[in-house]
Amino acid sequence: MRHAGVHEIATASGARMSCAPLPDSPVRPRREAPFVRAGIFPPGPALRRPDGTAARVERVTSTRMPLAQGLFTAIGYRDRVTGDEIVALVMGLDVPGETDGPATAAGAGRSDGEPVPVRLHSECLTGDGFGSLRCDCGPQLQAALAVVAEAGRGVVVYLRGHEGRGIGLLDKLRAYRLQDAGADTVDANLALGLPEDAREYGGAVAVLTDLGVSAVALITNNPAKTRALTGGGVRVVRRLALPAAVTPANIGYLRTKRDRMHHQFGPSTAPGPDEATSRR
Ligand SMILES: Nc1nc2c(ncn2[C@@H]2O[C@H](COP(=O)(O)OP(=O)(O)OP(=O)(O)O)[C@@H](O)[C@H]2O)c(=O)[nH]1
Ligand SMILES: [Zn+2]
Repeated sequence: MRHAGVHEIATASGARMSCAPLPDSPVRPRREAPFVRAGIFPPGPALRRPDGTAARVERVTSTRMPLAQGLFTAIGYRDRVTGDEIVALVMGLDVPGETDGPATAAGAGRSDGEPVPVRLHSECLTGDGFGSLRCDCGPQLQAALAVVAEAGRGVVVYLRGHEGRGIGLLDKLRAYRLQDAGADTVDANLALGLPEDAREYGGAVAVLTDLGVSAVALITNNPAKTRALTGGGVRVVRRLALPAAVTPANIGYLRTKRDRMHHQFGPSTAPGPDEATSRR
């Protein structure tokens, strides 16, 4: 029997379940990122000025960032379109305009023709900050920093506007509540009237362009990120797989990422033909 305010969700297994939303969480209409809604900036490649520099992000400041993995430079950006903050954690690159920081210290001037190890890391306060075991974001962030430190050069681009796959922190908590009642991570977003993945990578492409990075070894299991960079004009020479940090709390989440979001948990690869295009 259906009750007012109770809606049904089809789970990945095909079973149907009912979830009663909290009073403050009515099912809202599907939402798009504000800049897409306003028609200001379509998802996709970064805008470039006529002189070829990235126009979408503004480099605001930079500072030393000593981390457990090594000494990085944190370069802070503002995405002029979304207003989002983005931080590039850089090691060992010859970054235009950064002459005296550790960004250039380890491998400055090195031009061995090798692609730069790069991770685009979507903000996850619960995983990265609280150490939540519901997802694998925290271990992935630490592992990516270790890959860069081991290589002596690379970039982790930390994307603050991406929390909850772009739906924001509070809606992610709402989605978790639905998952507590049995929904998987995709159906929970959809049940809230939100996209399963609202992320857009134009700001990240603009940051890489600003850093002078045009060919990367991309640290990810998510083929959508490869497609986004390729579509934005950044060459993904290979993908570096991240080991899955499996816990009893996140095994269902990881299965859903593999089965419904097509994440690749296998070994590192060259991008496949379907990733060489910008379709999403
Ligand atoms: N809406 C929602 N977002 C989640 C959930 N679990 C993690 N996230 C967010 O998902 C984002 C990370 O996405 P993932 O799918 O784990 O990984 P990815 O970044 O796409 O791919 P990798 O590069 O392989 O790590 C972060 O912004 C998290 O906050 C969830 O259950 N619901
Ligand atoms: Zn997470």
